Amino acid sequence: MSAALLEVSELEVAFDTRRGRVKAVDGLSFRLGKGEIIALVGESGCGKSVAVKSVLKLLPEQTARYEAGSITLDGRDLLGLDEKAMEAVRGREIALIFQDPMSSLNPVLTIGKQIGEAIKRHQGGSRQEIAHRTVDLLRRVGIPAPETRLNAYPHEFSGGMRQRVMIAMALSCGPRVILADEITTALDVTIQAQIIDLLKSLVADAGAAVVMITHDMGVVAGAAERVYVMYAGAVVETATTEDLFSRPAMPYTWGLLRSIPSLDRPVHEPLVPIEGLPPNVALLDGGCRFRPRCPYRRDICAEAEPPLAPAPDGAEGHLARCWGLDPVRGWLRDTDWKTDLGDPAARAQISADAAKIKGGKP
Ligand SMILES: Nc1ncnc2c1ncn2[C@@H]1O[C@H](COP(=O)(O)OP(=O)(O)OP(=O)(O)O)[C@@H](O)[C@H]1O
Repeated sequence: MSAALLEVSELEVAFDTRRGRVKAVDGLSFRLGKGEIIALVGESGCGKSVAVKSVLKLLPEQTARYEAGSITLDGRDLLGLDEKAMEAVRGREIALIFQDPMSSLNPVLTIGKQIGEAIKRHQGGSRQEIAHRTVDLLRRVGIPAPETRLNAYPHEFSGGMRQRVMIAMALSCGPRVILADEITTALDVTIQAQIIDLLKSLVADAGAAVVMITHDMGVVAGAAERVYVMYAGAVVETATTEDLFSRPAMPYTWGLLRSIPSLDRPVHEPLVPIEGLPPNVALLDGGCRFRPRCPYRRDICAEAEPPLAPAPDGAEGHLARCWGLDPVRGWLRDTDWKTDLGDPAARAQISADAAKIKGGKP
């Protein structure tokens, strides 16, 4: 494993809300090596965005509290930095690319002006130098005819081209880490693949490292070397992308993989979404956090939270949080996850609970 560039360790973040304290990130750990691309994957509400904003300390000061853990960049503690020092980290050392370029770009300024401003802020230079670097950046991210497109406004670009502009802005200050939050979500599949390829080649050229945040296992497969599967604020499985896709260990990951549409899936075979409620940290009760939706659950799953422990395949760095995989008591170590969908009674119960809540009844 390469030396950690960015390391998040046992991070706990909570919000003060009118309904009390809500823990959004609950013991999250991941590490990013130099030149690496990793993915944090999970459904809506699992804490991906809060994790990313925590790294840049962009959470609302009044309500967000970092309760435990650490975030280090090259060994330097970020949580201990004051706002002035954090401003120097943002953009220059760690850049963030958002899901929705339209809301991050200024609609009344040309693309060239906006990228130029970013270069000026972080690196300075004469007007001519900045213009030259702007054109060069637009060319690197694959914008055709950059000398003229520089004078266009954001609405004159397609969604994919706007996302390229965002990547150019993120690269403008030569960051060591790029946090890419759902950057392909709004794009169609062909454009998604182009953006991922672009990011990969730029990362390789610039020697930067990337944390991709996504709910899409297809994006993970195309982009990341290592995956961290998140559920209700914590990592429930981590492995290299290859190990995770070929030997997923815990039932939540099985569900995520089963729900990927695939070209070679026979047409009569239905997609298998994960039934039940989306992850909700407010409902944690000390047992396994995935238990309310797990058709493989047993009594022990309610008693205590399983530790993040070596997965049955023994692959280096493959860890999973599931009592069913316990080397002594585990009942899932040999389950064929592709065909076995768990206990039918437990599945029926999960569907019934989900339907009740969707229908707004108690
Ligand atoms: N400012 C806030 N105040 C209170 N709760 C918050 C705040 N921001 C996030 N949360 C809660 O933290 C949890 C994690 O949210 P987060 O946005 O990180 O999820 P996510 O996995 O990124 O989902 P999505 O893909 O929908 O953005 C959710 O339960 C959310 O309601």
